[in-house]
Amino acid sequence: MRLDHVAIAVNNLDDAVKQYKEALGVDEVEIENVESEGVRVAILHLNNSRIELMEATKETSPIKKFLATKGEGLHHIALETEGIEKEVDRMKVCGIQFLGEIRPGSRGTKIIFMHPKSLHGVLAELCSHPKS
Ligand SMILES: C[C@@H](C(=O)O)C(=O)SCCNC(=O)CCNC(=O)[C@H](O)C(C)(C)COP(=O)(O)OP(=O)(O)OC[C@H]1O[C@@H](n2cnc3c(N)ncnc32)[C@H](O)[C@@H]1OP(=O)(O)O
Repeated sequence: MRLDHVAIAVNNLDDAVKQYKEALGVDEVEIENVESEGVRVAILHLNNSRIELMEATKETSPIKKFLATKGEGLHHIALETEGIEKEVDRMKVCGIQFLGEIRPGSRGTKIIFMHPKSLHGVLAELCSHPKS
């Protein structure tokens, strides 16, 4: 398992991308709409890692509720594994509570979330990248 990305909830994606690009000196940014999660995501590529900025695209988006209750800031960390199905089964035995099922995320990944109560107050995503 490795740390894949950290995700930050923002009110206005375009403003946040501009500020992050300038501040971090990042050139490469991909924008993607992940309809199923109700988010528009900007992926900033760093050496061996990524930052994802996310804005809500609909009222039912988890990001909408997060921004309304907590405001902008760190939303989740994402851990990458090659075999997501096996890892979910293993972690369930350790008592980790998963939220929903494995589903498509950004950039062709498979994703699933773990409840923050399972990881001492941190929302975490488990993800697998498509094999290239
Ligand atoms: C595109 C994709 C990708 O990377 O490829 C994405 O990122 S999609 C990113 C968007 N999708 C998701 O976030 C999907 C997974 N998220 C969810 O299912 C939900 O947002 C939950 C994490 C269950 C939270 O939902 P909700 O706030 O309605 O539940 P709740 O009111 O029962 O809250 C449960 C407790 O978790 C806390 N809580 C809520 N969101 C949190 C967060 N991001 N980090 C840490 N704690 C958090 C609440 O304050 C509350 O604590 P207290 O009980 O102490 O008050």
